[in-house]
Amino acid sequence: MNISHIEHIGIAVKDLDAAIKHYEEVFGMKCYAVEEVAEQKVKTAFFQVGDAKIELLESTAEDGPIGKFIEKRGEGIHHLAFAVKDIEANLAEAEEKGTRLIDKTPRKGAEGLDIAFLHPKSTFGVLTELCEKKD
Ligand SMILES: C[C@@H](C(=O)O)C(=O)SCCNC(=O)CCNC(=O)[C@H](O)C(C)(C)COP(=O)(O)OP(=O)(O)OC[C@H]1O[C@@H](n2cnc3c(N)ncnc32)[C@H](O)[C@@H]1OP(=O)(O)O
Ligand SMILES: [Co+2]
Repeated sequence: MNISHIEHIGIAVKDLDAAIKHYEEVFGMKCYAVEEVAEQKVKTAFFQVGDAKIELLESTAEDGPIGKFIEKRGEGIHHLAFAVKDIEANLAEAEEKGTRLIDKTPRKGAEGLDIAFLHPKSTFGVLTELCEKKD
């Protein structure tokens, strides 16, 4: 695979406004974007931290991935996202090497990135997202 850096860490929260307030007023970070990604049933808020970002995620539906996660496990770190070059080739290589894919082909995520998830049961309990910024 061809991973360049951590693109973001996704954190599931119940109340996006309260979480943004904490990141801004306590952590001193600036929320530079809030975006709804309807396909994932989430509303996101982004903070830049060096090369990486924090992605806060609030569910927009009880049956969405974040809604289900919070119900079962509570708030907390939900996924780790790596930036890659040629996401399709990375997915093919991961699958060929025995990794279970959630998405066989990329979908559109926040900030216009192409994204795809690997199943946490085949990545040591960490839901892993691959992201690529295509021009
Ligand atoms: C906006 C976008 C972006 O960045 O641009 C995003 O990030 S969207 C971020 C939100 N979207 C996504 O997460 C999409 C991909 N996620 C999914 O497809 C799903 O959430 C799955 C990860 C497949 C889990 O869904 P499922 O309905 O199977 O739930 P489940 O509760 O039965 O989970 C099956 C097993 O996986 C575990 N499991 C579930 N979610 C997990 C997570 N986030 N991290 C680690 N383990 C997790 C459960 O504890 C359970 O293990 P046990 O059986 O041992 O109890
Ligand atoms: Co994400």
